[in-house]
Amino acid sequence: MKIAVYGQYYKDNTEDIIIKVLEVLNNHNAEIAFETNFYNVLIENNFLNITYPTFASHKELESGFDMFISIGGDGTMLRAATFVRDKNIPILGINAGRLGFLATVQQEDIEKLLPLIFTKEYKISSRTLLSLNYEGKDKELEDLDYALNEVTVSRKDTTSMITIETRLNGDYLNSYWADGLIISTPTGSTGYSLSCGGPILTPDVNSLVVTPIAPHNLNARPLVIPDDTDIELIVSSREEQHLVSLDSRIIAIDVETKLCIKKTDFKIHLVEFPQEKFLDTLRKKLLWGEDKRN
Ligand SMILES: NC(=O)c1ccc[n+]([C@@H]2O[C@H](COP(=O)([O-])OP(=O)(O)OC[C@H]3O[C@@H](n4cnc5c(N)ncnc54)[C@H](O)[C@@H]3O)[C@@H](O)[C@H]2O)c1
Ligand SMILES: Nc1ncnc2c1ncn2[C@@H]1O[C@H](COP(=O)(O)OP(=O)(O)OP(=O)(O)O)[C@@H](O)[C@H]1O
Repeated sequence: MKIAVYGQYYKDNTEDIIIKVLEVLNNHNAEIAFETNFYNVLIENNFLNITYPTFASHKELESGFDMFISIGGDGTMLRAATFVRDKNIPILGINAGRLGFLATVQQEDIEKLLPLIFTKEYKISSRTLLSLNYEGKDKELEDLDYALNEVTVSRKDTTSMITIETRLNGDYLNSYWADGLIISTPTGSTGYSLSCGGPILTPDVNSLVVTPIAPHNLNARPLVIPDDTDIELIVSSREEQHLVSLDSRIIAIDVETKLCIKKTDFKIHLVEFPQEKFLDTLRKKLLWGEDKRN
């Protein structure tokens, strides 16, 4: 089995995690390659005593890998998706962070769960992605291309609100007067959108959520739409530019630019172990059932 290993940070507990991961992978004679920056930090910390092949970008990650292991929090998983893109390589998230909605394997479970990838005792949870297009889009922005959680427009360099003219499949929906607007996938529905009052969608639902950020029109509400909808946004503002983000990545764009958002024709495949299903994660992270009154 060919396995890619990725992490963004080197912290106190990284060594412990890597030891456990490498032990399982080596016991199963896996072929291992590391993401270049992560590899360099491991080398600097005298952690690896043999050399491994590396990959520096999505272009260098061949589709021949059987699994992509992400070591970190949900932010690292979002970044992992930008390496994998349309290559159909399943992503397994080991949670070194706090929340762990996407990175679901806890450190203490590595030895128990990781061997299951070699016996194929896991399920794949396929996740919808969003793409953003607009006239004049720079080739350099390729890395921003796909969002696993959400595409967000928001105000820049001003406290005054922006107006977001929104069309669905060409039909006018609304002009939101707000701090911003979130177009969320089911995966992203437990992220920023949830904090702005959006509903939670289970990952397999074929829908998107349009969630305004602090709208001044109090009757503007989150809206669930089919995920094959072509969404068009045009922002107007007192400033010349506004922000657009795809997951953790952000850029400034001129106001009045027509932004086209739609789902991609490929999905990201997350590894899901029977012990760590979405509903279990949801219950645990949102502390459902912890209220002793019920
Ligand atoms: N007010 C908010 O809730 C808010 C604001 C900005 C961004 N975000 C979220 O943060 C994401 C970027 O993550 P980051 O690590 O770069 O930023 P970050 O370091 O600010 O972390 C954001 C938090 O969101 C959580 N998160 C990310 N994706 C999630 C998901 N699908 N379900 C549940 N929780 C999730 C992370 O675990 C983390 O605790 C964005 O895609 C957005 O969903 C949330
Ligand atoms: N490779 C790693 N080794 C050890 N700790 C890590 C590693 N990657 C991330 N962490 C820990 O997890 C924290 C969060 O990581 P990351 O930015 O990936 O996630 P996040 O989006 O903040 O999500 P979460 O809320 O789930 O932690 C880091 O600040 C760090 O403490």
